[in-house]
Amino acid sequence: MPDIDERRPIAVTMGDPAGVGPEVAARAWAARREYGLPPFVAIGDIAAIEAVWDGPAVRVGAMEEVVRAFDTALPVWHLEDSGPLTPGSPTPAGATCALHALETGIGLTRNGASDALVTGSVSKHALHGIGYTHPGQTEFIAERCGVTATNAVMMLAGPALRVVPLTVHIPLSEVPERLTADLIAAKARIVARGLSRDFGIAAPRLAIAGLNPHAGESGQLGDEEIRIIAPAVAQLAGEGIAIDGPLAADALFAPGIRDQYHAILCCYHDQALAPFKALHFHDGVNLTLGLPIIRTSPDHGTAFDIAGTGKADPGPTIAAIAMAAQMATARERSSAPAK
Ligand SMILES: NC(=O)C1=CN([C@@H]2O[C@H](COP(=O)(O)OP(=O)(O)OC[C@H]3O[C@@H](n4cnc5c(N)ncnc54)[C@H](O)[C@@H]3O)[C@@H](O)[C@H]2O)C=CC1
Ligand SMILES: NCC(=O)COP(=O)(O)O
Repeated sequence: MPDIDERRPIAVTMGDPAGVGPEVAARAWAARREYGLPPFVAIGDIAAIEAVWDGPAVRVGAMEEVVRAFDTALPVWHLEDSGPLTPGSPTPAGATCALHALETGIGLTRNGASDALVTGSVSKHALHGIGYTHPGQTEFIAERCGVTATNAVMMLAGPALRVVPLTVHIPLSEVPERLTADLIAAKARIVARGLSRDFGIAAPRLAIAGLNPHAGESGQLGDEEIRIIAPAVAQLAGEGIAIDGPLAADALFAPGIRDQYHAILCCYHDQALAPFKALHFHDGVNLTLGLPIIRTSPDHGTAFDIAGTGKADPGPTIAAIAMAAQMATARERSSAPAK
């Protein structure tokens, strides 16, 4: 097993240059020793860092330079000028730079120059304004990796809870029709495998929340639990995957219940992310299972309202970099031939 010095640096995209991405990347570097972070490189416009941070930053063009520079300065893989920059005010040039950073980070990680990809927060609205058609970064990364959007599974992970939204960036009104037994089974298999491969959990235990209040109250408050979720659970149990449910979502996140599971599958975005952020707003990580590469991200958005004010907490970015490194080690261990 290579030690940390032999590892390849982690590729950290800055996200939208007008958001908090540049400053939380810089402040994660400043905290590198305190948190034992491995070498990483910030990808984007170096001017976006210089606009909000007065620490040392150095341009690099190769991963060997990242390793050499990391101890004394934040290595920056500088891309194009993202135009006149006002923190908090996104522009099309900034969105273009964020997309270029994402492409660059994916490329560096896919070709093995980097051990893992950590993506900074982008404005989906600003990206859509320049013609981006994917719902989020997850689907874009999946496409670049040759994985279908269904097979790229979003997980939010923190010390006390892991959740998986089975449907993600869609209107709530579309959830019942998009939630199928096949979708649940496909994603649950990827989650079980991901927990083993990337988190070193030998026998993962999953739970799935019901869609309706009281998990449908035996069909009186909705029948998706009976028609869709229970058959998927039976199928998965038959395959040897340990999964309980559908369970009433209101109690599932309580201490003593949530702790029984390595991950909780949720029917829609806010069913998963609202309890998660209540617990892990300052150390939550968004990651993608089912990819050939490791990808994590701080679990917050661009926070334009506080960009450039120094208020942004780098905790989620620090956690995302640390988790990416741990996942790289676990994946390597799981793929090493048995001795
Ligand atoms: N991973 C990603 O790329 C994500 C991107 N987004 C995008 O971000 C944009 C803004 O979304 P919002 O819903 O407003 O969520 P947001 O996370 O940007 O902001 C919500 C609230 O949390 C605060 N906040 C966020 N990050 C913080 C940090 N590190 N430290 C302290 N406070 C922080 C903000 O100031 C704001 O009050 C949208 O375009 C959305 O699509 C949202 C979530 C994730
Ligand atoms: N709410 C989570 C989120 O928006 C992250 O999406 P993605 O850009 O990582 O796909």
